[in-house]
Amino acid sequence: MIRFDRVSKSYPGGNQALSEVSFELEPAEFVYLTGHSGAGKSTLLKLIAMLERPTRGQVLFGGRNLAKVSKWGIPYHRRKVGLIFQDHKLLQDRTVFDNVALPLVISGMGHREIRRRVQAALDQVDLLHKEKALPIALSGGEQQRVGIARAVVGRPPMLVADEPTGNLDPALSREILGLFERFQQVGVTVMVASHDHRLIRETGRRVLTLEQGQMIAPELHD
Ligand SMILES: Nc1ncnc2c1ncn2[C@@H]1O[C@H](COP(=O)(O)OP(=O)(O)OP(=O)(O)O)[C@@H](O)[C@H]1O
Repeated sequence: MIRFDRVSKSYPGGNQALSEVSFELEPAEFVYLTGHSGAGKSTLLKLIAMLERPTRGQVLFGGRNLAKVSKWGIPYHRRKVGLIFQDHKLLQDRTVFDNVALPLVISGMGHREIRRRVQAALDQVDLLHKEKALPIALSGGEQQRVGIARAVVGRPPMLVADEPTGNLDPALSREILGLFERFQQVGVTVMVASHDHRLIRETGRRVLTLEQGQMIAPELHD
């Protein structure tokens, strides 16, 4: 599904965020990405979503070399990657329904299909009863679930989450991770960046670890 082949990323100003990173993810695999602050986790996720491009090396997505995707192709690529952030990035003056509908509205989908898909996505995160609420009226965990509904509403083959449980207590964090597992079970490839070693260890899933921009071999850490 995803292959990184000796990928490096330097930012203007000389910050080397990733150095020669290689790994592969199978379709419908669930993997955690961990590492210290500044290790390059967000940068790696941004390369998958084409929010940044590599300085060297190749990223393959579903067999396609992303270096060959032109500027105009980027919005089409982004529809294949559902993005979830720690701070939800919800529009505060729009209802839950409108927030989730936004990616479909942008893609030009018809009203009836939008309604059907948004309600299905809200149902998947158990928030159908809150579709008319404004984000401010929701708890932190509920707001994160709206962010997840918005990420999955276009039915992308991959979900990428950057510290999705960063602001949540352990019980709510487990609930959010449980949601990701449900999407994985229906064939979605999932990558979750997290600092939360305890929670990650509990899940027993595959873990990729970055240290100062380099991928550490699994046998070198616990
Ligand atoms: N837009 C940017 N311009 C310049 N340097 C950047 C930019 N984004 C990230 N960096 C640098 O690249 C390195 C990796 O940052 P990145 O955000 O990928 O790490 P991270 O592991 O996600 O950290 P955190 O856990 O704190 O979010 C850091 O040194 C950071 O300062």
